Amino acid sequence: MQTPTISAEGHQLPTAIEPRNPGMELDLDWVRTAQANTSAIERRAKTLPGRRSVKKEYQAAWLCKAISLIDLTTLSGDDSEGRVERLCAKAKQPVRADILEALDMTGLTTGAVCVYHDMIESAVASLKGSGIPVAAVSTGFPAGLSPYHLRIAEIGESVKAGAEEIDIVITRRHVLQGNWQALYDEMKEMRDACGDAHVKAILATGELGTLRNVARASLVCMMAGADFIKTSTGKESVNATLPVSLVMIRAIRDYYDRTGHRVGYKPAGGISKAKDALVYLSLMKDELGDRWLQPDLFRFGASSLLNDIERQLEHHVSGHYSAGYRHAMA
Ligand SMILES: O=C[C@H](O)COP(=O)(O)O
Repeated sequence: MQTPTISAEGHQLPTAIEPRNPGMELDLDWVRTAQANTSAIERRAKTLPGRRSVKKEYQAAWLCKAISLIDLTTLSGDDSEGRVERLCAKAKQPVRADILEALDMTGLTTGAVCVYHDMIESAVASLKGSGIPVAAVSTGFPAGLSPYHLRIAEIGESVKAGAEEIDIVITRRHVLQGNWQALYDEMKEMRDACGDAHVKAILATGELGTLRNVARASLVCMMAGADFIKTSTGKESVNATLPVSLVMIRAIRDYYDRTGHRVGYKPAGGISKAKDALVYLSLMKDELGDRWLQPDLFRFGASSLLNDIERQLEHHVSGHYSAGYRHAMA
């Protein structure tokens, strides 16, 4: 891969802010005819990790790019204000200052911080003035099985508390029963409840049974106005995978081709290695192009990925810092 476009200001300087996805009427014919050729997708997914290597002199730049795209997450039952404050400090300065200086990356931040509703106020206070948005998981995360009116009310409460992005969970049952109208109506109401906040639809793909269901659920959520589609809560037994990602990314491409609206993608759950992050970035570049490598259209949902990236950058700066890097960033 060549050098990514990234500024010293991380996510804050770049570029376009994608308009909200207005959605469209539910097109049942399109949904019902959506396909996912499982064996072809699995074959292609297997080749991805080995297919594209990032040249050594560009690796640090790509890893910094990955940092700027992380929704730095804590979603634990024992979350506390103190833990969230530490997480936010990490989001504001994701890597040791001397490493950022050596890489000319002072000012780099993560894309967002992602927390439970109860932790929004702490996160908003800790991030004040940083420009880093708070994303909240709402709607009875992770199962999404609390009373419907409470799930809708939770979105309103999260927005009121200061969340600029809301990660909702869909009702898996609607997908498993092929009740696309119910899924569409739910997604649309949740999107409306978000007001100006951007909405990410968590499909919980590990619980949807088939890749075809993943393709169909992706389309329905986009038709109902999801600004992002996200793989997983991180709590399913299978979370983000490359086959699922291929299906969702291609659904995003189809939706863009048909409507002209760009929807973002967020793989989440179990992405903890820097080299895996690079595979996801090259997949996005291959399938959707550079525009989808900006924080308004791509995020990693991850709690521990940053630790591994930081380790790789330390290694890079201490032993493998290459003049080619500065050249690449010029
Ligand atoms: O949305 C984010 C996920 O819950 C994070 O999952 P992880 O802890 O496996 O990185």
